[in-house]
Amino acid sequence: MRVEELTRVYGSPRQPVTALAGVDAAFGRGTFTAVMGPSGSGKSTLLQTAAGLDRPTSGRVWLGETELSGLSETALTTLRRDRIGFVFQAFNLLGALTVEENVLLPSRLSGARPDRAWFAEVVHRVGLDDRLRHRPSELSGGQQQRVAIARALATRPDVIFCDEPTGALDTRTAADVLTLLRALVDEQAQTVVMVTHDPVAASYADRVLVLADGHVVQDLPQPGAARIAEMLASLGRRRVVTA
Ligand SMILES: Nc1ncnc2c1ncn2[C@@H]1O[C@H](COP(=O)(O)OP(=O)(O)OP(=O)(O)O)[C@@H](O)[C@H]1O
Repeated sequence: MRVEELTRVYGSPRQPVTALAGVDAAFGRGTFTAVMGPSGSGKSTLLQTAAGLDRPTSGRVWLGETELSGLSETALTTLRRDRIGFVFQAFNLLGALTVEENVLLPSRLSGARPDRAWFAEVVHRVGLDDRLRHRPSELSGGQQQRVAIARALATRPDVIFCDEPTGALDTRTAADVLTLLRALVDEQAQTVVMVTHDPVAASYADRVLVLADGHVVQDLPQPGAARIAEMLASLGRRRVVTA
């Protein structure tokens, strides 16, 4: 997946807010990228536009050979459903459905016959084999997040976008979720792009892309949690100095 000159301007022409200001980035197959940066730097907007949930003001998004801005709404919806997975902090599970029904929902909506072997593998990987008949309200926050991850994986998407997937979780459950994402990248060559504020979470990634004011200001290969924390602190200082 790659984005070219991606720009997203919100608001009115009189009071424009530039959330992304010409971002270029590539996310190769089988890589795990953490997207970091101060609040309001454009992280969620990058995820939303790259994932085809929001249209950029200008610029292009490529998923393999397909350029998203050239697609009709219907084609974009189909591409999102079949090739892209999402995990958000609010798990967005349907309370009336069981865990199994929630995980299988995207496959059912696509009209495809669910791949039962892959479903079994996915729920096993997220450790939910014994929770399939439960409803989301009967699960812990970490378990609900794992259901959301299983749902994102059930259709075997090319890319999984995660926005603060561990923000609501305790340290141990967060570590489980991050270990799972790492394993998906290493073992299944999934591509993961994850927004996080947490240097420890980001240290699971192969690379940290840092945004500030809608621009990519750093692109660091495997920096480690200490270096990430240092870099975020210096970014904070620079913003104070330039403010
Ligand atoms: N729907 C919207 N309408 C107007 N402005 C918006 C909208 N969504 C985002 N923005 C603005 O765009 C900028 C980038 O927002 P974005 O949510 O991408 O930042 P972020 O880095 O994800 O922030 P945070 O870490 O606080 O979640 C901010 O200035 C925000 O106020």
